[in-house]
Amino acid sequence: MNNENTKKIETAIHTIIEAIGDNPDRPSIQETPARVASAYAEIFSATGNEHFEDYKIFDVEENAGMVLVQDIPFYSMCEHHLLPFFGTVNVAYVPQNGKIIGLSKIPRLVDFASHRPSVQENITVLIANELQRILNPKGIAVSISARHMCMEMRGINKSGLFTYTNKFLGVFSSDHELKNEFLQQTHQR
Ligand SMILES: Nc1nc2c(ncn2[C@@H]2O[C@H](COP(=O)(O)OP(=O)(O)OP(=O)(O)O)[C@@H](O)[C@H]2O)c(=O)[nH]1
Ligand SMILES: [Zn+2]
Repeated sequence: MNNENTKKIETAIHTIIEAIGDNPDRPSIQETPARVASAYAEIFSATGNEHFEDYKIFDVEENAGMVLVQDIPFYSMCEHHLLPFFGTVNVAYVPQNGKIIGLSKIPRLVDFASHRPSVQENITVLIANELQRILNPKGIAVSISARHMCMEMRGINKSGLFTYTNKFLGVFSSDHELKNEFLQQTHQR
């Protein structure tokens, strides 16, 4: 984040602290605007980035089966309230022509999709679409389970609700056995 945008966030947070009735000059929160700007630089680091670029493609056996990375933690901010939603993501694909990406790139892809103001459905689809663009695999399955602070600490105030979203492409849509294998492995049946 450039200096100009850091300054904008600091000024905005200073104003918010005043508007909620606190004193921004109180010693223990004097640095809070700067802390929030630095936190936002991390939390929103992928905002505006259309495509995931941080990967290399490798070759494996042509008939390699499903690759599943399970329970990847993610944190995002809902675009409606700028409150956190967080949970876990499962990402699976079946390689085509032996083309794969490094395993660490899958959690990186999850961060790319979630480090922006968003909604759970869009993160789910963005992960699937970017993997499709990068690898053109035989199939992709993405599922997310998440808790939304905007439903828990305000509004309807219902704690401990989990929201589940899925996206299936290619063989995961057409092959029910494979889809069930994914759902069973990720405890979603
Ligand atoms: N589909 C979907 N909705 C979300 C997500 N995160 C937050 N929301 C919802 O976005 C909606 C925004 O609705 P509004 O009526 O404009 O906002 P609001 O008046 O603050 O709504 P309440 O939360 O019901 O008080 C709420 O129903 C939220 O629960 C998400 O990831 N996916
Ligand atoms: Zn919300």
